[in-house]
Amino acid sequence: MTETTKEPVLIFLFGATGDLARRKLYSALYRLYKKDQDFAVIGLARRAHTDATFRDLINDSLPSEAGQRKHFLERFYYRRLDITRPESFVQLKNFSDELDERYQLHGNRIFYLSLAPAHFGLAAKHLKESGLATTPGWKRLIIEKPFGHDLQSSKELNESLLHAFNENEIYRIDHYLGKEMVQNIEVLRFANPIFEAVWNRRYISNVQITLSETLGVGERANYYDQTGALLDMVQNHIMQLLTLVAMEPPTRLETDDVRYEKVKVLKAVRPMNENNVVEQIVRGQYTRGMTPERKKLRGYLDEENISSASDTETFVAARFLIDNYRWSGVPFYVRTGKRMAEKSTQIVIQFKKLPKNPYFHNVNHVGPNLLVIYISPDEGLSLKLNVKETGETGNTIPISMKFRNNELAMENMQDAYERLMADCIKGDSTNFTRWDEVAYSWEIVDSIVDSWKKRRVPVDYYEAGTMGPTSSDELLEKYGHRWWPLMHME
Ligand SMILES: NC(=O)C1=CN([C@@H]2O[C@H](COP(=O)(O)OP(=O)(O)OC[C@H]3O[C@@H](n4cnc5c(N)ncnc54)[C@H](OP(=O)(O)O)[C@@H]3O)[C@@H](O)[C@H]2O)C=CC1
Ligand SMILES: O=C1O[C@H](COP(=O)(O)O)[C@@H](O)[C@H](O)[C@H]1O
Repeated sequence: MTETTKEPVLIFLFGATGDLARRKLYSALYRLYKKDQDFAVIGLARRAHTDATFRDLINDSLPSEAGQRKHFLERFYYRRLDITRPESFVQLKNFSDELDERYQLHGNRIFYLSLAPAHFGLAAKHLKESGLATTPGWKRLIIEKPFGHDLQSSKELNESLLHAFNENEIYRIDHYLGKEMVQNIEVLRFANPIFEAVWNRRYISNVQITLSETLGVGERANYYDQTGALLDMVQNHIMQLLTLVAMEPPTRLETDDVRYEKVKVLKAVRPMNENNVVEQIVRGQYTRGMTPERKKLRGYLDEENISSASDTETFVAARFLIDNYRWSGVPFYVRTGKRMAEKSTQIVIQFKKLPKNPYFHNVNHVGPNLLVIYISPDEGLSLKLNVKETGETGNTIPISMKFRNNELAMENMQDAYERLMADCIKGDSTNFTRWDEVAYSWEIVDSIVDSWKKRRVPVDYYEAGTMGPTSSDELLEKYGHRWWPLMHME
């Protein structure tokens, strides 16, 4: 971690007309502006816009309650640029120097690549060759996911970025790392001795990580059909959550100390092979189904721009083992999918049962202690315990101790992209992924893809609006476990 001053910055937003920019980035910038962050933005993409029409587009992307927009919007400029044409970059040089001067931005520059991954390497090359990345202030590159499509392509991409930027100038974004409750995992674990003492294989039976979505592929069908749930969600977000739950306490909270501990976990995740992949991982694809409100949902193969023979998985459930001293033998069950019953991200830590409970005659019904970390949409924690039922029944009843994050300090609440952009401006890359984290995650995912190919593992179908194929439940049942139903803070 570094200093917390709000240095002024010129942001080059590549992909300024795209879905991510419109849905997430402009509102994040608006919140930064409201917190006195000083910046100017050059929006870049191929389609025609004037500064005025670009500002209209941003205006339409802001939440309706956003006030004081005029001054905010005046900081946005638009220039047409085609990544494939080096001259578009050269033409930007004078204009960006002029904005630097006009707003006294000290030559600090962020290049945010909100572009299709195929453009990342070329954009970095042209940034260097045009001189845009040669600046009297600092320069930082924010790069969206996916970072390659396997280990080899990610290495090639990384090498191409390193021609223009140093590793400490590259901010590989994983927006899950910007979520409030994800950032709370380390604090929960390392600031509370009652958890750290039992956070190991002696006391924990299994860990369950769920990232379920109700949305289908929407307008991203082309991207999604070539990618699938394993690469879209497991390689990055799920692997990051798993490392945060499993990592050793870092000796300090410096960026590299934290990242070093995360890498150690990834190195210890047992790779899959063609002999175990079928037992350990489920691939699923949604068929037509219903929402809880009985609205009809299309099957994946009927979605627009999806080939009718597509074998892409829209669901993955997996059992990962971490071969280290702390976690040996503790399964980390993960699942993610599109068109599931509910949008929810949560982590359940299930503790082991007591060997014997002499006090209560309903001992068989005493449930395990569960620590639930609610990441979204609820934000908070709950700890499920057993207590005595009032009166003389001799029974236990389950209770839940809760902490709800949303109720606290609402005015300080930040969204993931806002928090990560603020971190980048501060020069704090702790919550971005270092190259070796990405590489080890790809090693794990490559082992799965290769094994799937060798075994020709088909998809198991599940009805849209459910929690995945039955094989996902069977995966846990084989090992004496079951998925906990999605929990809520109510
Ligand atoms: N959307 C999402 O929810 C998420 C997206 N991401 C990642 O963010 C990145 C952007 O995604 P998203 O916004 O959805 O993509 P879109 O396809 O919606 O937007 C792509 C943007 O790139 C521009 N563009 C395309 N080709 C060129 C080119 N040759 N030269 C210059 N600009 C070009 C497009 O504008 P124009 O056509 O005018 O050139 C558009 O502004 C991707 O890496 C994606 O994986 C990550 C997490 C979630
Ligand atoms: O990175 C991605 O994440 C979103 C889900 O993010 P969330 O913050 O809404 O949970 C997912 O829809 C998308 O496919 C994927 O690319």
